[in-house]
Order: sequence, then C-alpha cells, then structure tokens
Amino acid sequence: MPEQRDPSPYDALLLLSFGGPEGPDDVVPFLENVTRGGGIPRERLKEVGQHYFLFGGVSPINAQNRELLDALRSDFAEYGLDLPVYWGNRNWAPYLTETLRTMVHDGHRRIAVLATSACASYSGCRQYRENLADALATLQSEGLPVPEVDKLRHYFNHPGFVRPMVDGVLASLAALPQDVRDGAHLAFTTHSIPTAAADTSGTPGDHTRGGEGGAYVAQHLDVARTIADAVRAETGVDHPWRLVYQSRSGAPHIPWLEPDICDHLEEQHAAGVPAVVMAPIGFVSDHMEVKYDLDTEATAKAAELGLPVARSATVGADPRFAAAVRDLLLERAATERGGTPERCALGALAASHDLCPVGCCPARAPRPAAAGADWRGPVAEAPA
Ligand SMILES: CC1=C(CCC(=O)O)c2cc3nc(cc4[nH]c(cc5[nH]c(cc1n2)c(C)c5CCC(=O)O)c(CCC(=O)O)c4C)C(CCC(=O)O)=C3C
Ligand SMILES: [Fe+2]
Repeated sequence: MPEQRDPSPYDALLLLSFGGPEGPDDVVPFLENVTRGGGIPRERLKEVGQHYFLFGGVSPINAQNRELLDALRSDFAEYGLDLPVYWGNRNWAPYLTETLRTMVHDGHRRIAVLATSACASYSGCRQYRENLADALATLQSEGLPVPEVDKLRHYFNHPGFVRPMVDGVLASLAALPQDVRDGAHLAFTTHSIPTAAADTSGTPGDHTRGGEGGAYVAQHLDVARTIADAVRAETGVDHPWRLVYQSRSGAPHIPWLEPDICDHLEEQHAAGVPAVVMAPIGFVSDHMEVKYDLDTEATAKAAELGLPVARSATVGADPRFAAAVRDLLLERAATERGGTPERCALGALAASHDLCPVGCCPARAPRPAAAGADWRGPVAEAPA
C-alpha cells in the first residue's frame, strides 16, 4: 500500500478542457459554441469546419482527454492519492456545467481545477475562469450548493510538462534523415493570438506594449529555451530555434502574433536550412490544431518545398504529466492548508501564481471570472 497523500481541503479534481465534435453533425453546433463571442469571419469558420470534416467530423481532443483521465486515475491510485477525478468541457459534452452539477450531487464542495492549457492568456486562462463563473451562477440559480473552485497554476515550466517534450524533440531529430539531422532547426509553435491579447497576458506587471507579447510570449520563449538547452545537452549539437505561431483566426486587419509556421518554413528553406523539427509547445495534446495545422497543412507546405520536417509529440497522457498534475494538486492543497511547499519549475521564470490577480489576462468586455483574486462567488440576478 502506498503512503496516503493528503489532498485536503480538496475533495475532487476537475479536468477542464476545450471539448470538440465527435461526428459530422456536431461540427457546426460546436463551432457556434466556440464563436458565441463573435469576431471570427464566416469564411474562417467555413474553413475550420472543413478541417474537422476532413477527419470525419471528429476532433481528437475528447479521446485524448479520456486517456488523460485514465492516466490521472492510475497515477493517483498508484501514489495513494484518494481523490475522484471528473471531466468537463467549455464547448462540448460533457459540458462543464453538467459536470459541476454532478460533482455537487456527489457531495463535492471544494474542487481543484486543472485546465488543459499551460500558459497565461485570455483564451488559455481567463476564458476558462469566466466559464467556471457562468457554471457556478447556473448552479446557484438552480438552488444548488455552490462549490469553491481553485484553478491549479500554469504548468508551462513544470518538469512533468517540459521533459516529455524534450524527449519528443529528440525523437523527431532521430527520425530525420541522418544527413540533415545535425543541421536541423527547431520551430517551437504555439497558437497565434491577437497581439493586443498577448501584450495584456499575465499579471499587470507582465503587460507590454507594441506587440512584445506579455507573459504569453515570455512563457513560451522560456519553455522553448529550456527544451533547446536540454536537447543541446543531450545531443551535443546546437540546433538554432525560433518561436513561431499557427492557427491564426480573426479578421485580417487585426494584428496577430507572427510569423506563421508556413511562412517560417518558406523562410527557412530559402535560407538553406536543411530540415526543421516542429515542436508544438503551446498544446497539451495532439488536438485539431496539431493534426490539421501542423500535420496536414504545414507538412504539405514542407513537402512542396522539399524541406524535410518532423513534428514532435505533445505531452498528452504521458505518465510524467499525470505525475505533474498530482504534484500541482498536492502543492496547492498544502498551500491552502497554510504550508509553503516546494514549487517545481524549470527555466528562467519562477513557478506561476496560484490566484490570478486583478487585471490578469483581461477580457475585451469585463465579465465575472471565478478562481481569481477578485472572485466573491456568483451574484444573484437582480430582480427585473
Ligand atoms: C491560445 C489558444 C489555445 C490554447 C489554449 C487552450 O487549449 O485553451 C486554443 C486551443 C484550442 N482552440 C480550439 C478550437 C478553436 N479555437 C478557435 C478560435 C480561437 N482560439 C484562440 C486561441 C486559443 N485556442 C483564439 C484567440 C481564437 C479566436 C477566438 C476569437 O477571437 O473569438 C476556434 C474557432 C475557429 C477559429 O477561429 O479557428 C476553434 C474551433 C481547440 C479544440 C481543438 C480540437 O477540436 O481538437 C483548442 C484546444
Ligand atoms: Fe482556439
């Protein structure tokens, strides 16, 4: 029997993810859920719908979350952490609100939340917190008890997130033809976001101006450098690297982070770079952005150029990532009990904050967001 670990004050863990369609009929309603805020041109939506139809209308993300759930449950059982794990999504079934309702029915009142997004940004952090706030308000309006929810800190620099990606890059280098391997460059990719959102990502102290990219860019650069350093230490070869972007959306006149991976591959080819490893450090699993934008579109672009490429693995359900989630959970539980646990982090940036401060990754139109410093619980609707 493993030694029992103390998860108190938490009585459950919620895996909170994006959600994705599970068949052709789900694609349009899923996209409607995602784009309820507006701001995405119809043409772009049609195009993204086609990406899903190319894969039978099935996003890989739900299956990947089921695997992660299994990995978390096995890890918790193996390491004596007696804590039920639930799963809910922002944009598709199982929906967050339904999962929270079930959790409350099952008696849970103090819930730790792990979001499948590792870095700071409106899309990757606050939007998850806004959806939590909405779900809690729905529970309250139904007369149900409102649980306390705590979002576990960003894990972009946690060793259990970074080390599997180092192995992934090493495996991709090994998969390249030997004559181009040592000359290969590394292209670390993440989701492009509007430069305005990047500049205001992170705590107000991290905000930048003029497209420098705030915490979102700083965190990705830090992970990229950590991985590149580890790869150099392992292979003895210095592979030049750059952070690039993918999956741009939005209206064309609004600036988003650049360069795009496809433009970058063109530039690399023109500069005589013999091969490129594409390492999607901004994604937790091989979901549609990885399967389509990298494995389909960027890979086709590279083939057209005659540029050898390999795409490295995301962490997915790697047991080291499951162990990292256990570590984050036990770390936060100890903090909530008044302790000062060790906060694991690699790279130049320290472990991220537990509680998002006021003004962290602001929305264009302010809305209530749970699990932050200014959250006081759902506010009852004012009588009409
Ligand atoms: C930073 C970031 C992450 C990483 C953090 C995280 O994981 O949360 C992420 C993840 C994901 N994004 C996903 C899907 C989509 N994102 C969209 C739209 C957008 N994403 C954005 C940013 C991000 N997105 C932004 C700024 C927009 C424009 C919205 C607007 O300006 O209002 C759209 C609409 C169509 C389009 O515009 O592309 C779709 C369909 C899926 C599911 C994939 C699957 O099904 O496997 C996942 C995991
Ligand atoms: Fe997205």
